[in-house]
Amino acid sequence: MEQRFVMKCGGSTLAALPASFFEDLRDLQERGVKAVIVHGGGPAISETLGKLGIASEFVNGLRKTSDEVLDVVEMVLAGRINKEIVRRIQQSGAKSLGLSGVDGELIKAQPVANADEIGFVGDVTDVNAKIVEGVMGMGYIPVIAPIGIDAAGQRYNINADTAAGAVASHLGVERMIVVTDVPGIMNGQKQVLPTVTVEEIEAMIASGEIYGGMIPKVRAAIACIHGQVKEVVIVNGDVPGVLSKAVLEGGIGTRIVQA
Ligand SMILES: Nc1ncnc2c1ncn2[C@@H]1O[C@H](COP(=O)(O)OP(=O)(O)O)[C@@H](O)[C@H]1O
Ligand SMILES: CC(=O)N[C@@H](CCC(=O)OP(=O)(O)O)C(=O)O
Repeated sequence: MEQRFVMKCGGSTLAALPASFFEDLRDLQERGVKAVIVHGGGPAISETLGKLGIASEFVNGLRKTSDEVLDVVEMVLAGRINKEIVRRIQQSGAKSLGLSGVDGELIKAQPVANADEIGFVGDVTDVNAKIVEGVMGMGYIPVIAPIGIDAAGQRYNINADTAAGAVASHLGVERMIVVTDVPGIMNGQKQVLPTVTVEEIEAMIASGEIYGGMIPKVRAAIACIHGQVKEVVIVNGDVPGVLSKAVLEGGIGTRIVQA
C-alpha cells in the first residue's frame, strides 16, 4: 500500500547529509513510500545576509524580516537551497521537482500577530494539496521552500518547521519526519527520549529542557498531530538508513504522539 510522509530538513544539517541519505529516500520512493520535503536554510540565510552587511535578528526564534531581508530569504531558500536538494535527490537516481510556496499559491499565508515587530513573517492559512499530489502522482519528489503568499501577492517568510507541519496536516499524511542535528528530544540528563506526548512537551518547554530551535519543531508537531497525522518523529540525518528506520521500523529518534 502507498504510504506518504512529510519530511522537514533543517538548515542545521542539510550540508552534512550524506549521499546515502538520498539513496535511502530513493529506495523508499521505489517501494511506494513517498516523501514530500519541506526545507529550511536559516544558517545559509544568515550567512548571505552577513556577506551583504545585513545583521540577522530573531524574536522568539523567528527572523525579523524587512523587505530587504525577504529578498535574501527568497533568493537563498527558493534558489540555492531548494535546487541543491533537488540536485542531490536527482543524483541518487530519483526524480524531484522544486517549488516555493509562492508557485501555484502552494502556501497561502497571513502576517503573524506581531508583524509590527518582526515584519514579513507569515502564518500558513492554506496549502494547495492538489499541486503537491499532482507532482507526486507524476513520480517526482516535491521539494518545497517555506515562502508563503497572500491574496494581494505579498510574500512572507515562514519558519520551515511551521510550514512542514501545515503541509503534513493539509495532505493528511500519516507521519512527519523532522531531520535535524540532534538524535531526538533530550531530557536534562542529555538522554534521548523515545516517545513524548503533547502534555510532556508543554512541561519540558516550561522547565527549559526544550529551548531554542527545538521549540518551533515541537509546536509544529503539536499543531499537526490530529486527524490523519499520527506521529512526528525527530531524527538526526547523519545516522545511516535513518529514513527507512523512522518510516518502516520505528525505534529511532523521538516520536511525538498525541497521548
Ligand atoms: N530538549 C532538546 N533536545 C534536543 N535538542 C534541543 C533541545 N532543546 C533545544 N534543542 C536544540 O535544538 C536544536 C535544533 O534546532 P535548530 O538548530 O533550529 O535546527 P534545524 O536547523 O534543524 O531546524 C539542537 O541543535 C539543540 O541545540
Ligand atoms: C520566519 C523565519 O524565521 N524563517 C526562517 C526560514 C528558514 C528556516 O526555518 O530554516 P531552519 O529550519 O534551518 O531553521 C528563517 O528566516 O531563518
